[in-house]
Order: sequence, then structure tokens, then C-alpha cells
Amino acid sequence: MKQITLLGATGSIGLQTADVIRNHPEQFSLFALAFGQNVEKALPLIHEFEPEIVVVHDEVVKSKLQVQGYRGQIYTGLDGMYEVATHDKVDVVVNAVMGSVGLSSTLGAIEAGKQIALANKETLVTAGHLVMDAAKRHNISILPVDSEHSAIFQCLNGESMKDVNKMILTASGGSFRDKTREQLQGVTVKDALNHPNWSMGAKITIDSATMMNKGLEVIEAHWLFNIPYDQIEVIQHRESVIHSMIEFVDKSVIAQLGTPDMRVPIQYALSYPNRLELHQTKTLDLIEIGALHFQKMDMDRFPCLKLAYEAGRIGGTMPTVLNAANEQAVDLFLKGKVSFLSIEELIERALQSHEVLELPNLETILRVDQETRELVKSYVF
Ligand SMILES: NC(=O)C1=CN([C@@H]2O[C@H](COP(=O)(O)OP(=O)(O)OC[C@H]3O[C@@H](n4cnc5c(N)ncnc54)[C@H](OP(=O)(O)O)[C@@H]3O)[C@@H](O)[C@H]2O)C=CC1
Ligand SMILES: CC(=O)[C@@H](O)[C@H](O)COP(=O)(O)O
Ligand SMILES: [Mn+2]
Repeated sequence: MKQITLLGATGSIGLQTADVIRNHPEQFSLFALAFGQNVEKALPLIHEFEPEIVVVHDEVVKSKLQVQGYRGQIYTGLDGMYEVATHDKVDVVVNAVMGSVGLSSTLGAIEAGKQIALANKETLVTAGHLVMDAAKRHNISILPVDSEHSAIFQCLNGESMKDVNKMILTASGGSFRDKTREQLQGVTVKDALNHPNWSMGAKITIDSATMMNKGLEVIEAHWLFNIPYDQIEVIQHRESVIHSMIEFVDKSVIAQLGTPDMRVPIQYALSYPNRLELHQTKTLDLIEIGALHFQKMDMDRFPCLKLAYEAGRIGGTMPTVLNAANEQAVDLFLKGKVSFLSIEELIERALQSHEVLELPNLETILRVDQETRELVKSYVF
């Protein structure tokens, strides 16, 4: 029985993780769950799984839970998340919070020797060197939840990294894949949130539409698999059936396929190295799908992908700025304060004004992250 701490329990990945745990009560038990504000979504989970500890964003949310009659232990804030991520009774931490706010808990969990199932890609983008260095020192494998990285991880089974020519990440193209740049003028938040293949949280859905999601995933792959940027390629694949692939030195290509359902990679990260049945997901029917399509990525159409490659290659604090500027810009877009096309402009401006610091420690990363958010806000207000 694996004891799990689930960070970001009320989100898209969090709820699907709860589903995986629910379907395998003989394998997994929810020791603690953490969420931000969404008491309505959290309460049914708390009643069903009866975790020993619940973590909420702040004292106000804590009071709301108590008013609803909850009498169990409630911790708050980042300290609370850190506590449950490092708790003695925990075996696995599923990090499914949105944003670089997940960084300290990820690092803490690694230091405490926990297995990590990582959905929170921003953690690796903002501080990949710190996370991977800690994982190496503590002999912890970071098990990817992100569908592309889970695919790559599965394709690598029994293979050696020295035989890898390149990794090929697939991109659906997001909500606006069939629009020209001119047609992006004036698109709405509602349009942008309409992803063609996946049902996900708001921030990552916007990232998909700007193609920053794939940019973050390129950096995530660089750190997870210790592979140079020149050996990571992105191609557009509108069906999201091939989740990613590897070309080996003998030109053999291994891909991982499946219907777009995040419970597959979530469950694999939890059950690894074993596989468990997953009756709830639809069987892939290639006959019904008929054809799979592929297209070269157009970096001029999707400048965020280009910015991410550049920031990743520069390294140091540049990816921290990329990530923080993106989080801030997307937040402003979702709140209706800036246009869709402003997202890339704000990120580019923040990157251009940044003087990179090499090998930043945690304190520097947290400072640069905060300063970048303030800078982006100052461009707008
Ligand atoms: N959704 C998907 O299919 C995929 C997601 N990912 C990655 O997984 C992560 C989560 O994505 P997703 O589930 O879509 O996001 P959601 O927005 O759906 O959920 C985010 C979760 O994080 C919580 N949260 C946000 N901010 C804080 C905070 N300051 N303190 C504590 N909790 C917080 C939210 O709580 P609340 O809502 O209660 O405030 C919620 O539980 C992201 O890094 C994303 O890139 C990767 C691959 C696929
Ligand atoms: C499900 C998942 O892993 C997302 O990151 C997904 O990849 C988003 O789709 P695109 O970024 O390809 O649009
Ligand atoms: Mn992904």
C-alpha cells in the first residue's frame, strides 16, 4: 500500500489522480491532500478519502472548511504543503499544483526521500538543475506525469540514453491551431479555453494555445532525461494519439500511443514499474480514427516555442524568467487585462530585460521569479 500526498487535489490532474486512487484501493491510500481555494471540490474528496491532513491556501479557506463541519487537521500555505510532502508516513508525492509555487515542496520531498510523480512542469522549468541535482544526490527517480514525458519514459524502457538520436514531442496545436496570426487579434478567453483534445486547467490550456506548453515541455524533457536541446524536436500532431516518440541511432522510432486520458500517465507514475488495469479509459481505436496527421512546427506562428528554446539554451535564471513571465501574463489574460497576443509580447520583454545569473540557488530563483512577476505587471498597470 503506497501512502500518497496529493498536492493540487482540486485541479484537473488532482481529481484524475483521486480517480486512480479510488480505482485501486488495495494499492494506494491518500494520506494528505492540498489545495488552494476550492472548498466545494475539496469537500467530497475529504469525505471520501478521509486524509490524515488537509492543506489549504490560507486561514480564510481553513475557516470555510471548518464552517462546513470539517474537524480534522488543517495546515495552511506553502509551509503546510512542505510538511505533508516531507511527512514520515508518506511514500509518494503527486505534485499537481499549478505553477512554480510547487518548487519548494518538490525539493523538500526529494530531500526527504519520497518518490515524486511530477505533473507540475513549472518546477523543472524554473529550477531544473536544483531539482535534478537533489534527485541524483538522494537517488530519487522523478516519475513524469506529463503525457509527453510519460510517453518518452515508457519508450525508454529497457533502452540506453546513449542510443537516443532525438526525442520527438507531439503538440496538438491548441485551441487556435487553425488560425493565422492575424486571426488571433481579439480572440477571447472563452475561445482560448476550448482545447480540441484535452480537458485541463485554465493555465495549461492557455499555454497550449500559445504553444508555451510545448516550450515548457522541451525544457522539462531536457532536465528529466538529461538530453541537449538540439536533440529535442517538436512536431504538430492534431489527434494527440501519439503522445511522443524517440528516434534511436539505428533510425528505429518507438512511440507511445493511447486515447488522450491523463489517468493513463498518472496511474503509470503511481504503479511504476508495474502496470495496473484501467477499465475506465477508452480503448484506442485506430480504425475509427482513420488517419494521424503531422506537421512541421512554425516558430513564427508560435513564437513562445522559440522563446522557450532560447531561454532553455541560455540557462541560468533565463528559464525562471520565462516561466514567471508566462505565469503572470497568462493570469492577466485570464482576468481580461491583456489580449491573447500580449502574452508573448510581455514574456519577450521580460526576457530581453533580464541579465542572466548562472547556477542560481533556491533563494535567487525565488527572488527572480517574484521580481519578474512584478516587472510584467508594471508593463501593464
Ligand atoms: N491538466 C492536465 O491535463 C495536465 C496538467 N499538467 C500540469 O499539472 C499541473 C496542474 O495542472 P492542472 O491540474 O491542469 O491545473 P488546475 O488549475 O486544474 O489545478 C491546479 C491545482 O493547484 C492548486 N493550487 C493553485 N495554486 C495554489 C497555491 N498557491 N497553493 C496551493 N494550491 C494551489 C489549485 O487549487 P484550487 O483550485 O483549489 O485553488 C488546484 O488544486 C500544472 O503544472 C500543469 O502544467 C501537465 C500535463 C497535463
Ligand atoms: C495532457 C498533456 O500532457 C498536456 O500538456 C497536453 O500535452 C496539452 O496539449 P498540447 O500542448 O499538445 O496542446
Ligand atoms: Mn503535456
